[in-house]
Amino acid sequence: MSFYLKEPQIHAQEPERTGILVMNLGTPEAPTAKALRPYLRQFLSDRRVIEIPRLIWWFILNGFILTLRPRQSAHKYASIWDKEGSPLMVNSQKQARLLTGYLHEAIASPYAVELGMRYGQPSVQSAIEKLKAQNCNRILLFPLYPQYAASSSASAIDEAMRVLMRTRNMPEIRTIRDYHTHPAYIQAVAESIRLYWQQHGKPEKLVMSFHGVPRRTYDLGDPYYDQCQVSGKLIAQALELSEDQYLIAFQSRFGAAEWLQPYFAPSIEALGKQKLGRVDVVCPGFSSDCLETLEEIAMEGKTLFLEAGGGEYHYIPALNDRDTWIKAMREIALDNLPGWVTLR
Ligand SMILES: C=CC1=C(C)c2cc3[nH]c(cc4nc(cc5[nH]c(cc1n2)c(C)c5CCC(=O)O)C(CCC(=O)O)=C4C)c(C)c3C=C
Ligand SMILES: [Fe+2]
Ligand SMILES: [Fe+2]
Repeated sequence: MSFYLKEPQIHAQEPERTGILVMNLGTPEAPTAKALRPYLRQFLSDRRVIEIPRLIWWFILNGFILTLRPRQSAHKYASIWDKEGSPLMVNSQKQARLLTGYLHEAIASPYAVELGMRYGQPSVQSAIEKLKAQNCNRILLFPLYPQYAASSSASAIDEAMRVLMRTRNMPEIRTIRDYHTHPAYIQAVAESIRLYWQQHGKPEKLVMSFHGVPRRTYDLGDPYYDQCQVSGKLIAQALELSEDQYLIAFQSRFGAAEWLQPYFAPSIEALGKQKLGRVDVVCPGFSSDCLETLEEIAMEGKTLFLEAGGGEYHYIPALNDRDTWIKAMREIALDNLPGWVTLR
């Protein structure tokens, strides 16, 4: 096998294009243990995700995790799987397709948008190959994580770089690190909450739940925690909420080590025990609904709150294919495209 990936044959008349590679985490092919195993193997073999020494982790991963977790997680995935497939995949595909159309209103020069998933399919490699086949000699890497974390954003960028390392005719590259304070992102989240409240009334408390990461990564310099706090405050300000009207929490703890606190589950239980009449939960760190929002927050969170004695529990959906969010994606992309595209 050659070290280099095969270069596409480009027709001489093909115009040079700017490529936008939209990236997300990825999801299993099916809600089954069989499909979960390779997905989890790839995910949990990523050094950006698991920082335990390789040899020790190999035994834990192969001895315990890949024998037990695929079945447990498959059961959870089955509870959120859509007719069209995994919500994360369905939403990410819609976002990439809509962004292609929305960019057309702003960009006059040739461009192309592709979706690449960090784990599973469509892979980042296949997306870069599709962009190169469309004669993209410049590519903007756009991970759909508003807040930067080494385990999400940097890992996605790594994967693209690994592909480019094996590319003979390498395109120019730009990367989006984060957009946690971008006004269009903050406004898109705030608007989705505001519109939800116009239709369903307001809660006593709004919980903003972000995906967690190990606490140690914060101590070692990962800016993720601080970025989540800043985004949360900006969203609260946009909604004119006072400090006692909202709470920032971290979900999806994995393993025995300490993760970022406060943890979502005990926080929501505590609100239930306080007999709160209504709590609404939103997940501003997820640009698309997925297992973590639809199962852990919308389902498990509701059970915890109600069983603890709470009143109503509402989950406010992620941005998904909302018009304001796709426009925000366009703004974020355009902020990073000067000199590469001609505007209309
Ligand atoms: C902000 C985005 C995310 C960060 C940061 C992140 C870190 C992180 N995740 C795990 C372990 C798992 N996460 C799983 C699912 C999952 N994670 C994210 C996003 C971030 N993860 C999303 C969007 C999803 C849902 C995917 C879907 O298909 O819907 C899973 C798989 C499911 C399960 O078995 O629980 C694991 C495992 C770690 C260890 C980590 C940081 C160190
Ligand atoms: Fe995760
Ligand atoms: Fe989870």
